[in-house]
Amino acid sequence: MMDRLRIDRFRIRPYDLPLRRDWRSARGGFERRRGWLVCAATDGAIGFGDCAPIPAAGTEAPESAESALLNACARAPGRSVGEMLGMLDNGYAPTPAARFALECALLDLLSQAEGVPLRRLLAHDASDTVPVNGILGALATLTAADLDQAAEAGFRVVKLKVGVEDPPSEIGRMLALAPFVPADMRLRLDANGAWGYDEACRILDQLAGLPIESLEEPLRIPDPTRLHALQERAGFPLARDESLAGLTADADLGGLGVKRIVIKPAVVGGLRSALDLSRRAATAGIEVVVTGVVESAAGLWPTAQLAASTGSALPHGLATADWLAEDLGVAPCLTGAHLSLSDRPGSGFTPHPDPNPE
Ligand SMILES: O=C(O)CCC(=O)C1=CC=C[C@@H](O)[C@@H]1C(=O)O
Ligand SMILES: [Mg+2]
Repeated sequence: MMDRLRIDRFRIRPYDLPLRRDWRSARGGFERRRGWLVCAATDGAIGFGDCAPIPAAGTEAPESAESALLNACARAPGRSVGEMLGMLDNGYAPTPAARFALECALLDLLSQAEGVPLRRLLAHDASDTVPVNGILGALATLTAADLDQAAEAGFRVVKLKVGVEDPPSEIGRMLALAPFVPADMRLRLDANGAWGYDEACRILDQLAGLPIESLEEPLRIPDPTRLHALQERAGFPLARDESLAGLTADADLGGLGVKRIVIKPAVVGGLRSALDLSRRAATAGIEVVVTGVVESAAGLWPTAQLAASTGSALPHGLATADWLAEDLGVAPCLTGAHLSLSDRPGSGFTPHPDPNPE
């Protein structure tokens, strides 16, 4: 099938979407998300992908992504979906966010042609719903009312950015908020590499006993030996996320030093690489969480399809649509703390009409 699907037109459309409120983290923040909607058309169908580079999260710079996408605009027309996927496998478009976007557009086309939702192309036993965590932003802005609201919405795991203020202030805030965390809720912390090792040890010791679900990227220098020592000290999984950028396909996952990895397909270079990594992690006894990069619905849909295909029942980091004040299309439907994926063939993404058609 994929060798018969010929790409007639291939184009990219830049986008620039405002957020409802600023995104803050120890690696800086942003108020808008910029990227490119990738559209690959065959005779009768269009496949979509989203390229929204975010170097702080481990992708290439936007300039590199754009040049890879422009190259694809020149090379894709006239080639088959199978040929393009083969080119990606052989090192074409080596930068991860561009590669992810191109692959999404191709797999969207392929799954539409096969008449199956994208997740079933990735794994025949993929689930139809994806558990997700709530995202409450930086600890500094969090109130007890935010926790209640998230609990009412159905979230049992909520993510907080830490490492944004100095450790004593954040420890003070955590201890003050702890009594207001609903009994069945746990906190997923993300320090985005803010701390030195000794500092991280002190912080973990002071937070002992709090309802913490996990902690992403505690260390400025993600040295596996130190991460392992910290993991032994923590009463919850530590996770590696942006420090996985550049991980090779044959890397020993047992040597990462942590119990969990966060897989962003725009960082690891596509849905198939991400799925392969998740399977290798499962074999190595490492937990997997799939997250996006706060991109448009065009990227969120295929990333949710990927999460559904991994078999990981942990809440995934995909409840980001609400952070955007505008979007390119309708995002996957969030019901309580689950995304419900439709049975429609393809990724599920349909764009709103182009405000500036050619
Ligand atoms: O994990 C989530 O719930 C949402 C995604 C998310 O937190 C991130 C996306 C993009 C950049 C980062 O600041 C951040 C992360 O580090 O995990
Ligand atoms: Mg993270």
